[in-house]
Amino acid sequence: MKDERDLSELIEIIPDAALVVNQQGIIVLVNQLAASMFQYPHNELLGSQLDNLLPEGIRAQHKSHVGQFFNSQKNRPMGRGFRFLGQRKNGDTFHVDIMLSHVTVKSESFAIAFIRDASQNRETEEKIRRQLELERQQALTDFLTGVGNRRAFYQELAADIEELKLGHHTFSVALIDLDNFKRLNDTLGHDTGDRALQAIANGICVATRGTDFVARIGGDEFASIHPGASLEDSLVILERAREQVLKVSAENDWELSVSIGICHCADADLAVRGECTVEAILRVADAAMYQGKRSGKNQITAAQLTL
Ligand SMILES: Nc1nc2c(ncn2[C@@H]2O[C@H](COP(=O)(O)OP(=O)(O)OP(=O)(O)O)[C@@H](O)[C@H]2O)c(=O)[nH]1
Repeated sequence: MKDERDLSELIEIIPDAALVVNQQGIIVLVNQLAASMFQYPHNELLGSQLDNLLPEGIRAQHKSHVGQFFNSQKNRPMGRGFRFLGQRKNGDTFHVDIMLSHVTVKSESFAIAFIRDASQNRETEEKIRRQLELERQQALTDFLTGVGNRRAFYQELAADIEELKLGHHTFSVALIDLDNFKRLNDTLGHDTGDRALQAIANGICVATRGTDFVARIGGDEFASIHPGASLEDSLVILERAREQVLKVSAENDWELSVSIGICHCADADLAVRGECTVEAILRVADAAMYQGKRSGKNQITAAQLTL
């Protein structure tokens, strides 16, 4: 590079918006693409402060970035350099990717910035992020009732076991199995059965606390986790759930009830020793639930996970 004129010719032929600033942050060269991107007349940008192209809130931070850049010998490649907001003449802001390189003209140091409008990238990234989040949610949701599915339940329970290991909180797990659901399906049809499952899922959610987790883990089997709850707390919550099911059933003449088996997990040592597992908890809750079925259904049976 012989002089400033060569540089000015070069930045006009490159396909990116580009500008050259001195160490005081004054724009000493700018190409037409940059002027168009920021919607300034070309001659208005020339000699003006670079700050004008940034929203006020990030100017101070940007000044320090520029200082750091001049103090280092490193260039910043596109996409791994700065990514922030640019500001057009009318005050509109937009996302930009910036690549920075050092240039020396007649022994004076300048920075040459190549700028790309990243709004489109941002929108695409945001769309992909939302889509992934939606798919993640769907993968953890029971499509019929909208509560968590079996996979979500296993994940939640594994996380609660970890919390118990750390001594953060105890919790209860309940298996909530519908009584006589087959009869309802057989007499009123599968669609009514589906509607009943939805109404019962909703009833269980109404009865539980915001911090509890509800899932459908089988055809007519629900499960709930009650973090931080004592066994007495869980009994109160699940009695509310049992009554909600009876209420919804009575309103619709479904003749349904639930048998609930609770496994209370309060022993951090068991968890640390690896004996408080998802499978062990479900075994205990399942045994308690079936004990209730055998004793006439429509009841809650509790057990502790012990050795
Ligand atoms: N409508 C509907 N029915 C389902 C679904 N999944 C499973 N089922 C039905 O749920 C019923 C479960 O039958 P059982 O396990 O014998 O349950 P139950 O009649 O409640 O028996 P007990 O638990 O002993 O009271 C079967 O009739 C299944 O076809 C579903 O998604 N929708």
